[in-house]
Amino acid sequence: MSETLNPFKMAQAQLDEAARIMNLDEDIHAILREPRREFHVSIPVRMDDGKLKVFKGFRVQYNDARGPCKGGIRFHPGETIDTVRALAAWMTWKCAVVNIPLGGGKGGVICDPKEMSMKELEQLSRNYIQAIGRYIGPEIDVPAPDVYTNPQIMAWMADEYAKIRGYYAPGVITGKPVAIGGSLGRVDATSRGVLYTIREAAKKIGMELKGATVAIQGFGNVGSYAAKFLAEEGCKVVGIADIGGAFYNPEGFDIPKAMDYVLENGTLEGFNNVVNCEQLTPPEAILELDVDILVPAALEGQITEKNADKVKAKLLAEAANGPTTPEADKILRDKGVFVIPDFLCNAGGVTVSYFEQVQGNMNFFWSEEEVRERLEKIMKNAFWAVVETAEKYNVDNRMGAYIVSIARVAEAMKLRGWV
Ligand SMILES: NC(=O)C1=CN([C@@H]2O[C@H](COP(=O)(O)OP(=O)(O)OC[C@H]3O[C@@H](n4cnc5c(N)ncnc54)[C@H](O)[C@@H]3O)[C@@H](O)[C@H]2O)C=CC1
Ligand SMILES: O=C(O)CCC(=O)C(=O)O
Repeated sequence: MSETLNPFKMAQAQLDEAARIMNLDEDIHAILREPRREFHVSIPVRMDDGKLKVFKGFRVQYNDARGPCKGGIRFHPGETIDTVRALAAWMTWKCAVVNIPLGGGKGGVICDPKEMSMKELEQLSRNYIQAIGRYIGPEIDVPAPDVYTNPQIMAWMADEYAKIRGYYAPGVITGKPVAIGGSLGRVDATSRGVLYTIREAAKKIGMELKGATVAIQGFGNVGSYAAKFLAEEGCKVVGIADIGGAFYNPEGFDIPKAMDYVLENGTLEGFNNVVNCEQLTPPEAILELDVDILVPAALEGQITEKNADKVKAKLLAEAANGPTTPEADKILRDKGVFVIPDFLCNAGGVTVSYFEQVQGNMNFFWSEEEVRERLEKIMKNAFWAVVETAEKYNVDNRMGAYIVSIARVAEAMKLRGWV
């Protein structure tokens, strides 16, 4: 991975730029450049063939000035400590931009879930919690799902934590299945948040969503529901892509059909054999389609100085964390692309995770409609706070979002006497 594609260096460069613009106190800046705490663990798992395999895992607690650390756990073969550090930093800004009383954390395990059986995955999930269990908890650090983890994995983790503590503590983890204390509306919350911010952005730039064309990279939890909601909004989703390939259909895809296909087959690979569409090569061409809205919803570092100039979309809704490098940001700004920055665009997930904690604490659960209404209000407020700040400082939306978030985190640090 090149220096510029080191996600943590990217996160630090973004912070440095915002600190410069807002003339941030240098002690606060120095603290915010590094994670507060991080754990590196070895996770032994007895594989189905009888051999023992030792996986490497991480949990980073970046900043807890505003409340317990919060953030997902990623299972991915390419996971690195610097990716987890970056994701934990972005969680800090994400919780602050939507103004929920939480800090930032993130976890990761280097593994390839697609090559593992359910039994192996369960052991890996349980043993990861064995390794970090004493450092997390409802008042300390609360994990959730991220790439290649899901509600079932959260259920195993919550159960393992219960074994360690001797009682079931649903507040230790969010994104759980509804039957064991999850919130209605968490599964599609990130994508609903993406939709809500796209709606506001469309108003801001005068784009009609009905008939607007969309390309989406990543067709997992976030990408697939984002595609569904945008199609329901009247958009034409003409490009979809995942690890199995990228596909283009100028007439617009039938999204529920694509979702069913992925449910059955694991990825979109071979989708062009069942519906009439073109397979794009290389798959990264999805990012360069001539569309109105581009939604990266896979991994970080996708839009770089190499391809940013080829992005044709007018609106970039960053559903993924860290999809755009700082070099690409400059190019997009010069081209006049309206960017909804990642930690604003995808904050719907953690917002409903927060609702899950609140409901769990009361042991009283809301209707899905109530969850959605509250989420929509929070996302709209956050969007306009960012846009107004960007205009006030004459900077792009990413810097606007950083300024809003850093100011809130800095205020908490000062009040707590950290500086
Ligand atoms: N799940 C959540 O609630 C949240 C997720 N995010 C972010 O959204 C992004 C997607 O996460 P999820 O949908 O949860 O993960 P997921 O595991 O459900 O889906 C990931 C998707 O990305 C695709 N993908 C992986 N590598 C790819 C590549 N090289 N090219 C094209 N597609 C590729 C996979 O095939 C899959 O469709 C990540 O950046 C994650 O950190 C952000 C906020 C909340
Ligand atoms: O729901 C959560 O707590 C965090 C989800 C997450 O990892 C993210 O927003 O990137």
